Amino acid sequence: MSAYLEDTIAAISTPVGFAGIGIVRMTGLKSFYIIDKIFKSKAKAFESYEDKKIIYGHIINPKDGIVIDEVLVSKMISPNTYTREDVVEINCHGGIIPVKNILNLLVDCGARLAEPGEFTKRAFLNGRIDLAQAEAVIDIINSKTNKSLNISMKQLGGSISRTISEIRDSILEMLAHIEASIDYPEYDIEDVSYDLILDKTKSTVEKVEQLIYNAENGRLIREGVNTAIIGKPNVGKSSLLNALIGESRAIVTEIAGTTRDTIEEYINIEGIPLKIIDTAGIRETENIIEKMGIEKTVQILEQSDLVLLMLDGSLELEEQDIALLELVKDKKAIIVVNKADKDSIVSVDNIAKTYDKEVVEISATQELGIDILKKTILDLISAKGFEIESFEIISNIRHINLLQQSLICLKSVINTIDISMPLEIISIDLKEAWNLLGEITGDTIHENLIDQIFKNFCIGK
Ligand SMILES: Nc1nc2c(c(=O)[nH]1)N(C=O)[C@@H](CNc1ccc(C(=O)N[C@@H](CCC(=O)O)C(=O)O)cc1)CN2
Ligand SMILES: Nc1nc2c(ncn2[C@@H]2O[C@H](COP(=O)(O)OP(=O)(O)OP(=O)(O)O)[C@@H](O)[C@H]2O)c(=O)[nH]1
Ligand SMILES: [Mg+2]
Repeated sequence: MSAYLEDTIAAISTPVGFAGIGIVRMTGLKSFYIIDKIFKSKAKAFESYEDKKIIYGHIINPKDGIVIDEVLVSKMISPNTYTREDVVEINCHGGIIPVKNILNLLVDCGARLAEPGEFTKRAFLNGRIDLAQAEAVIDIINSKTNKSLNISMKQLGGSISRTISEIRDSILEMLAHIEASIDYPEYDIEDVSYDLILDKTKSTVEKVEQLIYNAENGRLIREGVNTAIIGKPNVGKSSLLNALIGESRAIVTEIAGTTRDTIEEYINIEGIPLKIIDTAGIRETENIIEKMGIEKTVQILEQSDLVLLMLDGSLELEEQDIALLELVKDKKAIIVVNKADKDSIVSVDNIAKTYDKEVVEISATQELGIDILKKTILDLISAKGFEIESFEIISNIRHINLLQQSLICLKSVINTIDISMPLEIISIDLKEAWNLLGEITGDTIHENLIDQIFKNFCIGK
């Protein structure tokens, strides 16, 4: 055990503020020794209580005998605990003072303040969970919709590790095979080896590619689809934002150039979070403030996953409309023709044909066509009917990067076989892919990186 794990650590695990109860948590070798000094229950010594018992009593400052709080204390005996160490949880009164006083007392009695994520880090270092499971814990805390929570819960159960282990095992088999043919060249198994390894690598590439593909959906579900509403001034962009979120968030006027800065709102379409960004109308302009808004729109366009390009259906298309249609040509975009409550001038069919994009007619102010627009959005981001139960969804950006790097190595294996390089060369790439995938689960990872990962947790987790 590292010296680091020998410390007994403590932290407040609930939000500090106006609340019914607060929990101060402690883990480590000295947990029971420390709690015994400050906790008084009916006659019994702390040591005599059984595992997973909650005990009523008082926290008392041993220096002056002053009662600090009336509490319930949970006792959890190593190794069947969250951290695999002895754990004590003090359920005290909520608010700021009781929890802080108790934490201070624990520190006075020999505990050290826990760093962010240190409890979960211990669960990992002591082998209860792997790294991907530990990272799922933080994703659970950060989840914004039930769908993203479901993904993280599945990962907490070890789904990533099972998927990745399978892939790593098949890579390991290939490595063993190569080793054997290098060690016993007299068996002349090289030709067989090339075919076998080529087949196996190809199927591994497919699996990794599938995971990366699913991950894209995972990211959208977790972080939300960045959706920008763009269009010439006065077409009704802010009105659409309001219609989508169902309230008057953005200022709407008949004056072109009303929206000067961008406005962001989250909406939820069948569990998929959309971050909708209302932008300033785009046109050639002399007005400097407006111009800044427009530059921002172009930037936003670059960062968006989806664009809603809005046209005013009651007016002839202008040069600026055409320019915008050209601008979104290579983007995931829906053309929204607004003001359908008025006589229509713009030909929807023509636009659909010319620009090869979905075109939806709506009236933002009359709230016509909004449901069809939502359905079109879901179809386009191909997230509708996306059954997360039937896929392994890797959503963590660190994991996705590692998958992508390992994919490069695996593809290089195929390339190496194509040009008939010796087997030794192949095994270098295979080994690298195996190592990279191991970093996802924490099997092959450096200590610095582990520290980095747990720093993103909150204190007390
Ligand atoms: N009060 C409290 N609530 C909490 C937590 C906690 O630590 N304390 N958790 C913290 O995130 C979550 C629950 N997660 C937990 C996961 C594993 C174990 C645990 O003790 N596992 C042991 C024993 C299992 C058993 O008895 O069957 C083990 O796996 O060996 C505890 C909590 C959410 N709620
Ligand atoms: N008849 C009709 N008028 C609409 C509709 N949608 C918006 N309008 C009107 O069009 C005008 C401009 O609407 P906004 O939502 O402010 O337009 P915008 O695109 O955000 O404009 P800027 O922020 O100036 O770029 C307002 O007077 C709205 O009431 C619609 O569906 N039908
Ligand atoms: Mg506006």
